[in-house]
Amino acid sequence: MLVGVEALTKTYKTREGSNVEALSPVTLDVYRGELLSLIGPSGCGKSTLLRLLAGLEQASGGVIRWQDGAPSRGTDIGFVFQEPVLLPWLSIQDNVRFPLDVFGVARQEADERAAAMLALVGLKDFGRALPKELSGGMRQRASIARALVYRPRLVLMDEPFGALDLLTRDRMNDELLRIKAETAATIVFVTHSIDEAAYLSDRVAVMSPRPGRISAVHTLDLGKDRDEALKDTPDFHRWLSLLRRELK
Ligand SMILES: Nc1ncnc2c1ncn2[C@@H]1O[C@H](COP(=O)(O)OP(=O)(O)OP(=O)(O)O)[C@@H](O)[C@H]1O
Repeated sequence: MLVGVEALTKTYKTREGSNVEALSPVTLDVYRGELLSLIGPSGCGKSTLLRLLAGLEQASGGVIRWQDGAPSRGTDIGFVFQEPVLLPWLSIQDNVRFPLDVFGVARQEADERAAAMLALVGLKDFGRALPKELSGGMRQRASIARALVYRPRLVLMDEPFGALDLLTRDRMNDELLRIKAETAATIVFVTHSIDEAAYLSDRVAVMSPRPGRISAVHTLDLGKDRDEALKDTPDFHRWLSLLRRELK
């Protein structure tokens, strides 16, 4: 296990002063090297759970236990959002290097690590480009490279491919599987797409409507080596139907 969430709750105070219960007790373990997807209806607290794991938000109750001690928010957790967050005036290479600069990694090592990450995400030849010169999918690859450059203990992805067209999204899913295999990263992945969850995940946690709870956690027996052909198999379709039923 990498991190365990125990009876975590979150109640937001709105600006009018009323309470919104976003998470009712959530208990969930994240295992090393897995890709765990969170699926559930809109507003059930998926992003909230990610933000609590990232330390960007304080829980109202419950605990988060890290196996190897509390993480540093800056270096131990990588976050990829739906919209790529890149600094428009910096080159792609400098964007990826940015977290290393902030935390004082020596220039040459930072450059080498950024270049290696760009190669990993298939952007080797685009280090000198500006973000606006890249397509949406390429910008999202750059965001993934930046999230991974610190070799974080945990990578949190909040609908990272939700804004991409379907074809690009399929490609990015395959890229993510490859990157995961090469880096052994542990990833918690929020998606609205059941297909995406089934294709990418080692396990899928299904959340109920707000206030969110985990209603089921499934281990997907679809093997490690996944490619497009998997999507035509009866096993894959069995998982799609099961997950779809559970979301109703
Ligand atoms: N900062 C905030 N202040 C008040 N309420 C909030 C805040 N952030 C989230 N909420 C509320 O908490 C609930 C859960 O929100 P959250 O964004 O975690 O859901 P989600 O499952 O990620 O939704 P979606 O799938 O639509 O992105 C929602 O009802 C939302 O309105």
